[in-house]
Amino acid sequence: MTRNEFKLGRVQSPLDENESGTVTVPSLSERFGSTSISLPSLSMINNSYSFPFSVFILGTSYFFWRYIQHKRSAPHKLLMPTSKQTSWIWGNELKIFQREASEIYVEWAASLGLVYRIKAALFQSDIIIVGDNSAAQHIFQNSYTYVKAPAFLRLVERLAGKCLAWAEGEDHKYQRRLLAPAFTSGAVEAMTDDIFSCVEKMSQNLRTLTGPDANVVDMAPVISTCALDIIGRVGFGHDFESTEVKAIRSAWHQHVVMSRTFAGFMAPILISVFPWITKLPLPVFRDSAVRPITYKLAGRLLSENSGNTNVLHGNDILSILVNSRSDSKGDLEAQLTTTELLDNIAFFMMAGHETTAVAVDSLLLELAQNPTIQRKLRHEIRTVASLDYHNIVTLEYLDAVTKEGLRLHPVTAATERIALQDDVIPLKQAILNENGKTVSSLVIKAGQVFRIPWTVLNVNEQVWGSNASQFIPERWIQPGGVPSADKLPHGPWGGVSSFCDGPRTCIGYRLAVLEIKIILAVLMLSFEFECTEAKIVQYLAPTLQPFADGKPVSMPLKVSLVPDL
Ligand code: HEM
Repeated sequence: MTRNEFKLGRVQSPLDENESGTVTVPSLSERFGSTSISLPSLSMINNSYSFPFSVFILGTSYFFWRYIQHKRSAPHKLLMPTSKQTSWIWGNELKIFQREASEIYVEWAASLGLVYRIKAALFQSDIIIVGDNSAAQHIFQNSYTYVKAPAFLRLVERLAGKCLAWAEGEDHKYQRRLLAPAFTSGAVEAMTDDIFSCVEKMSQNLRTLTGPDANVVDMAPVISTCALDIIGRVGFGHDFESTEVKAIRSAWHQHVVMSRTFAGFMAPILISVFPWITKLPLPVFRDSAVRPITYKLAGRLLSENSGNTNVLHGNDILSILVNSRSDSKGDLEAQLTTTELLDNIAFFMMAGHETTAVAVDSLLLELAQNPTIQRKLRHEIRTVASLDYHNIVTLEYLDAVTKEGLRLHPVTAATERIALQDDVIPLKQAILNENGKTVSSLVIKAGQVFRIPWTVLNVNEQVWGSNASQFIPERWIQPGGVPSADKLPHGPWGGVSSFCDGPRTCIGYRLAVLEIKIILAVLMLSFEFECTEAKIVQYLAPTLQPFADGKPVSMPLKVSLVPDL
């Protein structure tokens, strides 16, 4: 199947756009061959019944039908959380939402095994939670058979539109091939000077906020602004103005706050069950507050640069996207549409900075909580005469700290996939099911939804040892500190699962790792970080965001200048 066939609508991503521009969601049976109900359109409902009555009838029939489905399907009789942890209507989803970061997945894995099932909200079929290395690898390596689940795709679409992270099949392959040159080792190495200059700017600003005596500084906006500067510079050749930074940060703040409300919890679930609900005039069902801001900025970047062949000669994201039009030699079907261009620019603007910023936040907190590790890291960085690309990538302890941070703090909690066909999934470790039988592989049906929580893969005690949940960078250096690569989660970097795996591996992982290392190195040279009294926890919103004493996107730390050598 060609990308053109995708674009012509013969096979599309699970959310299709029809000719009039409205979004229709094919039922699972249409897309995936499993049984599903088809919902009448809103206009049909209005013709036949009054609106509230038809919603009631539809809702009741739907719930009844799902209830019967649920009773029939119990994949493999896998173990599931106790009824105390399971709500009749919200399944186990509410518990997951209410708890910190991904800790509940880890707790359940400890009592139920590395593969278990949870009850989905609103009587949808059970979801299989996968924390087994071989099973996760199988799902990710076969990413065109295990596609992103519709509910998960809608989350991406509401935040960032129909970008690379949203595309499936040939469309995904095409966009991925197009953008890959912007993220090769060579391309990322060439970004080093720009990254250093943005980080130095942040360091200078931080000096004005502190002195030899510690001052409390909220590091979340400091790091986020720096990461935004970096993606602006290396991705789009653009220096974000302070008003643009303010607008993006404020929209993101709104998005995080909304994500933590009960309405924010319910909205994606309701949208996935009743796609037409987005037509209701309620703010909670609209696109994320981030989208209009980033889309407008993307439009400005695109119009300023389209046709500007003097500027757009590089391998940066914007050049590649804009040039893809002229490189297609006029073949309209082979080109990205304007919407795809804008969606990708907008998505890279957010994915290229928020993720890295959250990873650095978590690492700074770990270093503040572990002063000995912080001193050891500073000592290593001070041993090199100057910081450059070569030193940054060869510093052993810096590498170990970065790996350990990304192992324990994977930025997002989990990803979801749905099987397009029946399959047998291998397991690294056999598990016990409800009947006490040993299961050594999963025989699954098309339409089965899987959720893969990164943390379960990253803190499995059978792999990482009894201190798996502790921050111990030394494990990456000491002989035998981590098991051999074949026992670790499979992925592009260092045996941690946090960048996914297979054809949908994070395309920006090299940039992210380099950025994190440069930010840490520059900060460690000049500043010391200590904890404050504030209780800082991470909540899913929808990436794992720091909340300090309940305040969203906030990470106050005591910061002081360390004397020069
Ligand atoms: C520490 C920082 C980062 C982490 C932990 C991270 C993690 C991830 C993960 C887990 C995925 C897979 C999502 C899924 O399939 O559900 C992903 C995908 C992606 N990431 Fe990252 N990411 C980071 C930084 C970045 C950066 C800096 C960029 C770009 C400049 C980026 C761009 C992308 C894109 C475009 C995708 C979609 C790839 C595809 O579907 O082919 N990420 N990332």
